[in-house]
Amino acid sequence: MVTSADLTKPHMWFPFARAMKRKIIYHCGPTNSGKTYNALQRFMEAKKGIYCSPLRLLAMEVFDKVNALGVYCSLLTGQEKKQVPFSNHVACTVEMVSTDDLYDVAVIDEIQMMADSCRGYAWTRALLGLKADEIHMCGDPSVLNIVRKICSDTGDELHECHYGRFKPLVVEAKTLLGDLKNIRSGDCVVAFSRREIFEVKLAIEKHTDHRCCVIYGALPPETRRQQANLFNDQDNEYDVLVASDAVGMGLNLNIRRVVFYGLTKYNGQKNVPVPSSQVKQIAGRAGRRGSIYPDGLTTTLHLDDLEYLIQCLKEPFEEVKKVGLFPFYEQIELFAGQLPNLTFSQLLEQFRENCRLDGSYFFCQHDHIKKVANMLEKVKGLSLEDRFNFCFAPVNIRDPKAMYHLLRFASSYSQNLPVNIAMGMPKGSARNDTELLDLETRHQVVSMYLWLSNHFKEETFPYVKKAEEMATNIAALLGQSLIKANWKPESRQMRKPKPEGKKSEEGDGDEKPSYERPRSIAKLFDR
Ligand SMILES: Nc1ncnc2c1ncn2[C@@H]1O[C@H](COP(=O)(O)OP(=O)(O)OP(=O)(O)O)[C@@H](O)[C@H]1O
Ligand SMILES: [Mg+2]
Repeated sequence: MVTSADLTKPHMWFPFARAMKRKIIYHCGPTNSGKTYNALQRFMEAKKGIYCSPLRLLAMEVFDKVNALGVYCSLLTGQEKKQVPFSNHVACTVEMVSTDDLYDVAVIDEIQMMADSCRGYAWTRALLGLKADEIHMCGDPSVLNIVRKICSDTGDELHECHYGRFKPLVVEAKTLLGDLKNIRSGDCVVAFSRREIFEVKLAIEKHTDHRCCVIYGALPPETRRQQANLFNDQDNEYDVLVASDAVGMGLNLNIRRVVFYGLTKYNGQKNVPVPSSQVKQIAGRAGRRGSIYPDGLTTTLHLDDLEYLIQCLKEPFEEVKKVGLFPFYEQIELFAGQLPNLTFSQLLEQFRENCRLDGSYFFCQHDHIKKVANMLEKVKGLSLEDRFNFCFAPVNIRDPKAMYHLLRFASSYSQNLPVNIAMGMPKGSARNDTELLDLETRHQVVSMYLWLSNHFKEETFPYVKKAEEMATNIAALLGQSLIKANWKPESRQMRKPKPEGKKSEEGDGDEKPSYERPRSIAKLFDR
């Protein structure tokens, strides 16, 4: 009889933080209301501070901004480690938060991500475990009640600062009437698949004088920033942005109007309406205090989507009842002791089925981890801990090439051989979508190599310098390719024949397979 795995009372997993009287300040409000700005003021004033970001890109933005303001700040993400001498501040991604170091001030941005089905555990761990006298959390009101409950469990003192948008977000009722020719300078068209992003870019550049920048999940942070800067810069003809929901967080963009190309997306089984919280987050990127468009507008391409947009923006934030948890390695190890003959993937499944949780928590999804764990079963000689850690490597599990390289890295590592990159530098920028997809994969592979070198014995990954160089060069090639991109998009699986009738599993790189809208792009111009 397997004793259950106990994940109850997670606040007791951090006795040191429990011994502190922490002051928690919740900067609560909609997008573009000054939450992060105010929290960063306290971060910069502190003797020792940590800023926890939802995205590498945002960590890089804060790293640049804070250093430019004369506060020495280091950068720590899964892939990047930039140690600034004499720095007492660090900007990091939330998964990299240290719950050992002591801080005066900590900032946890986008705290509502505690409810995220896959990554929520990282925010929960940061809130429960950070050893900081003062913790500033920024986010929307959806997790306010559960944060109140958690703070009463931890005994911390909670202060709430409520914010309103600097300028109200206005819905434009006339929409684009289904015609992309009505696009205007400063517009950001939001589509939920990589294929549509390139189709929209192609169509706009073919039928109007506007040039488009693009931002989507599979692009490296440096390339997203390059595209964002190109769009923000008023002295060039790139005055329209076409983006996925990757634009929803972090980037400071001069967007006048957010135009939703559609408001449904494929959730792995079927087309579903985009959740209202996500619609709000994305629409809220329009208009930004301090930008050239302080007034935010939003609308839809098609009239029949407008009603849903208005409904989403009106809807109050849905109260989150549970936040994510995921076991530490030690908890898995303890559980493994009772089930010595299971594979790691079976162990995870057993753990999830047998674990006990308090009512305020849920067990985060781990399809990604399971898929990698299954693939690594064929690699003998990996310890349980190494297997556990390899499963968190940032790999697009639907990209066979990327998965092959991860398998190769793990095999070399398991034989104590120096892990090499074994992938050449591409010759130049992409001339078609196949080559663009290849650049995306190559960047992901070197990015994974860097991540592994930061999480495993560094001497086993001796080509970090080369990987850093390749990552920079490939990101630059991607930027050049996007400026030229005037080709029809492929889907990732086009590189291997798709079984007849199967939906292409194409995503925007963050793996949301594409969906077929009732109208094809061509029809938009059948005038
Ligand atoms: N007091 C202020 N003085 C000057 N600029 C400010 C001030 N507060 C906010 N801003 C600017 O307004 C913009 C929006 O602020 P901020 O990024 O803090 O909003 P937010 O609520 O965190 O938005 P989001 O939810 O989108 O992250 C930023 O460009 C920020 O620099
Ligand atoms: Mg913010």
